[in-house]
Order: sequence, then structure tokens, then C-alpha cells
Amino acid sequence: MLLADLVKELDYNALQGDLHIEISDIAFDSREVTKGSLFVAISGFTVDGHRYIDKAIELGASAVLVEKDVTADPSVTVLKTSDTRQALAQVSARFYGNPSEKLNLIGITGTNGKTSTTYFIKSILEHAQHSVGVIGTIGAMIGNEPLQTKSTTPTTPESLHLQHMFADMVASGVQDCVMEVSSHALSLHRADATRFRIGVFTNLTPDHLELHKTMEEYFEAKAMLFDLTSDYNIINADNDFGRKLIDKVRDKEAKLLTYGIEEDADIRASDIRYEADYTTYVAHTPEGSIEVKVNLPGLIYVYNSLAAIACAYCSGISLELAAAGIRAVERIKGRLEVAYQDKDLKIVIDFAHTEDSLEKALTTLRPFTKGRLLLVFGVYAAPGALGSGKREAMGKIAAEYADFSIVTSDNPKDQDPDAIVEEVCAAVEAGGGRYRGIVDRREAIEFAINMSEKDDVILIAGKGHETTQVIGKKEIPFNESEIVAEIMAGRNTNFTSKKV
Ligand SMILES: CC(=O)N[C@H]1[C@@H](OP(=O)(O)OP(=O)(O)OC[C@H]2O[C@@H](n3ccc(=O)[nH]c3=O)[C@H](O)[C@@H]2O)O[C@H](CO)[C@@H](O)[C@@H]1O[C@H](C)C(=O)N[C@@H](C)C(=O)N[C@H](CCC(=O)O)C(=O)O
Ligand SMILES: Nc1ncnc2c1ncn2[C@@H]1O[C@H](COP(=O)(O)OP(=O)(O)OP(=O)(O)O)[C@@H](O)[C@H]1O
Repeated sequence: MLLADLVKELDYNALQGDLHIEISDIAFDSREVTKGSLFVAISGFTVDGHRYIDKAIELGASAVLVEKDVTADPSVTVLKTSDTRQALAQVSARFYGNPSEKLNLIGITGTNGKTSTTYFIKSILEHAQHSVGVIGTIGAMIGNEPLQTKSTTPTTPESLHLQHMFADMVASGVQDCVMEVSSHALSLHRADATRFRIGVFTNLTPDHLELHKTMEEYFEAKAMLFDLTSDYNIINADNDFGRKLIDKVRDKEAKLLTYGIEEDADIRASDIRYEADYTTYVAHTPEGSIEVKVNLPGLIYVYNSLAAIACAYCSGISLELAAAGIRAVERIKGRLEVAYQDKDLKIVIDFAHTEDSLEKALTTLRPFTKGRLLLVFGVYAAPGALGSGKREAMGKIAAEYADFSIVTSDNPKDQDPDAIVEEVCAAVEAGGGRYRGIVDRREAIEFAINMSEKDDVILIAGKGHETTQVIGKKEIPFNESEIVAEIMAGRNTNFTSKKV
């Protein structure tokens, strides 16, 4: 594509060079530059991409897009714009032919519930014989085939990779794409230049305050999704920030559709019946009502499946197909997943890693726990004072809702794991909870299993589907289902339970 065409809708100043040159690819990382590329320099959190311009030119970049004044080899074209992250999204969408406009794109945002809502929607759309793509925490897929991409690390990929994925989906005949949209992505403009036909807001509770600083800023970041939607905004009316968002988007062109249980919402659940492993309820929509069975326990999956029913309604899919799609989701990896069960003990793995989700996971399990509810958990939060709020809040939740907590490591990354465990233990103690701190996560799981007695339930929270643990710079294998299976295999031959 000609550089002049690529930057046609961009606000820029040409600092040097020719605009009538062919651009073969785009890169925002100098290490990925190929001959004839446009290199977009981003001022990062850790390094400044402008420092790698010479490297990019050496590797064959023929044009550079910057947001700072730079001196570059006179043989390349240099364009300056006010924000290169925004510009990256714009040129990427244009480079790939604005693929989001060719998809029924559904974006889901919120602190918790994005992944499971995505699964429910995907299953419903597939029941309606649609070809579906997914982008989110568990990766990018077309149907059940993982998409080969340059990067699938973040929940919401960088704009260049995102537009590339959309283009691959369009080329493969995908009709609908269901995508998790994180607040990081929205505030770092990864989803700019993307058209979402439907936007969904699940909830907003404290998290990611290392980036957004205040709940207000965090809310505003999430709300950015609803500036990108064309047809429907689907919002949880029972959540405080959901109601705030309803007021904010009420007059937008995209039609507002609310869902909930407590408020008088457009899509509503009633007659909820909780069982240990599933829940049934009646979903009411403007088109009628239907009995729904969700094969995941607890109120949160009533909400997440209701959001999916709202999407089905907006996509013209019948209630029968919607209910069948939800029923077909048998389990979701690491979401209240039963890792072990016999007549005396149940061990559940869950991805709860925020204060709200930890509370929801514990309160979901409580009514079906005859013995004690034992909790193994760690906290990943920003370093130092910034992360203290989350460490304290999760410690308090553990104290309030678990009978005994084994405080351990989540992904300590570059932080001191002992200091984190100590701080969380102090919060459990301050909340009046019983606890033990064990930094090594495998040992912590083993301790919980060894202290368990008849009828206890163990919740191992925080890592869910993840199969590694990040300690320092190392990512070590850590598959909790396998670890539980190994420990239980040993215990079933030589176990004696201990009182603590
Ligand atoms: C905190 C955060 O979001 N960081 C993002 C940010 O990184 P950064 O600004 O620190 O980048 P940097 O390392 O300083 O580098 C700056 C620039 O120099 C470039 N560079 C760097 C080195 C080099 O040799 N050459 C070069 O060109 C880099 O490619 C980059 O463009 O900009 C990068 C490129 O634009 C992103 O890839 C990166 O996301 C990383 C992968 C990440 O892990 N983000 C997480 C926190 C995240 O986004 N999480 C959300 C939330 C999930 C949830 O809901 O829980 C997500 O969507 O996954
Ligand atoms: N509607 C909900 N409200 C509160 N907590 C929820 C809800 N849905 C799921 N959770 C909890 O949050 C955890 C993560 O759920 P899920 O992966 O669906 O959220 P997510 O928004 O995709 O999270 P992340 O962005 O961190 O990947 C679950 O394991 C569960 O404990």
C-alpha cells in the first residue's frame, strides 16, 4: 500500500521524505521490522521506541511514524503525529482494509466475567450455525482452532495484531467475532479504529488501579468501548458503575439494552434455583421467556449467561437456540472447575484474582459446603503502596468468607514473594481470619489438602486456566489441575488428615 494512502486519514506533519513509497508491512517493535516496513515509534512505560529508529532503519524500514522530534537517516520518510499509539491503530486498520466493519463484532468489557461471557456467546452463535472467532484471555481462535498470530499475550492484543486477526477472520469466512476488551487496551488505544456492532459491560469493581489510579479513571477507560459501538450497548443494570454507564450512553445512536436481576432490566432472570454444580433460571426478554440451565454454579454465571442471551437477542437468534447454546457449555477451564471430588472432599480451581471475584467464588461454594471452606490464594498487585489496597482487600475477603486461608504466591513477578504473603497475612489477621502463610504455591496446596477433613471444600483461587507461574523473570510450569491430581494420587495411599 502507498504510504500516502495509509496515512490518508491521519493528522500528521511530514518531517522528511517521500509519501509516494510502497509500504509492505507495519511494525511497532524494531525487532519485527522487515524490508519496506513502516516503523511506528511508541513512548513506552519502560523504554522509548524512538530510541530504536536507527535499528528499524537498519532492518529495512522505509518510513517512520513518530510523536517526538527525531533525526533519522535522510533516505527514509519521517512523519510526526500527536499520539503514535492512536496512529498505530488507525494505520493498522487501514492497512488491513478496516476488517472490523466486515464482522459482527461483539466487544465485552468489565472487571470480571469477560471470558465466561465470551464462551456463552460463542456457543450460542455456533448453535445458530454461525462461523465464530474469539479473541481474549484464553487466546485467539476461529471455531476451536487457535489463530496463528504474532502475539496473543495480552487479553486484548496490540492494535496492529488485532487488525491482523480481524483480517484473517474475514479471509476465513468468520461472521461473528466475540472479543474481550480490557481497560488497558482501551486506554492504550489498542481498539481504536475498530467498529463494534455490540458492546457489553459486565461490571466494574476495584482492579488495575496501578494503571488507572482511581475507580473514576478506570470507569472512563471501560466506557471508551461504548464510543466505538454502532448498534447495541448491553449493560448490567445491577452494577453501580453499570447504572452510571447507562446514563452516559442513553442518548447514543447505538440502542441501549439492560440486563439484570434486581433492577427492572430489558433482559431479566427470575426463579433462580442454585444447585452445587449448575443453576437454572427463567430468562425474560422482549420476545418472551425461556427456562435456562447453566452448567456452572452461582449467581455470577446467571449474570454472564444473561449478557449472552442479550447478545443473542441483538443478533436475531431465537431464545431456544440461546438456551441450548448456554446449556452446551459444560465447563470452562479454571472457572469453578472441580479438580477433585470424592465423597469426603471437593477441590475447586477458580481464576478469582480480584476482591469481588474472590468474594463471589467463596459465596458460591459456601451453601454447598457441609464442612469447612478452605482457601488457597495469593495476590498479584502493583508493587509497594500502590498494590497495598488490593492485598488488604483480598485478605479481608478471605477472613470474612473462608474458614481457613492458606496465603501463598500468585505471580509475584519481580516483587518479593515473602513480603507479599506477609502483607496479605496481616490483612487476614486484621479481619479476624484464621490463616497460614506458605510462599511456595505447591506446598500451600499440599498443606490445604493435608489439613482437610470430611466434607471440607478447598478453593484454589487466582490462577484458573493458567499453566505457569511467573517468579522473578522466570515463567515456571504450574498446572494446578495436574498438581492436585498428583497430590491426591499420593494422599489416597498414605494420607492422614491433620487439625490446624
Ligand atoms: C502495561 C502495558 O500495557 N504495556 C504495554 C506497553 O508496553 P510498554 O509501553 O511498557 O512498552 P515498552 O517495553 O516500554 O516499549 C515501548 C516501545 O518500544 C518498542 N521496542 C522495545 C524494545 C526494542 O528493542 N525495540 C522496540 O521497538 C516496543 O515494541 C514498544 O512499542 O505497550 C506495548 C506495545 O504497545 C504493549 O505490548 C504492552 O503490553 C504488555 C504486553 C502487557 O503485558 N500488558 C498487560 C498489562 C495488559 O495489557 N493487560 C491487559 C489487562 C488484562 C486484564 O483484564 O486483566 C490486557 O489486555 O491483557
Ligand atoms: N459476573 C461476575 N462478577 C464477579 N465475578 C465474576 C463474574 N464472572 C466471573 N467472575 C469471577 O472472575 C473470575 C474471572 O472470570 P473471567 O475470566 O470470566 O473474567 P475476565 O473478565 O475475563 O477476567 P480477566 O480479564 O482477568 O481475564 C472467575 O474465575 C470468577 O471467579
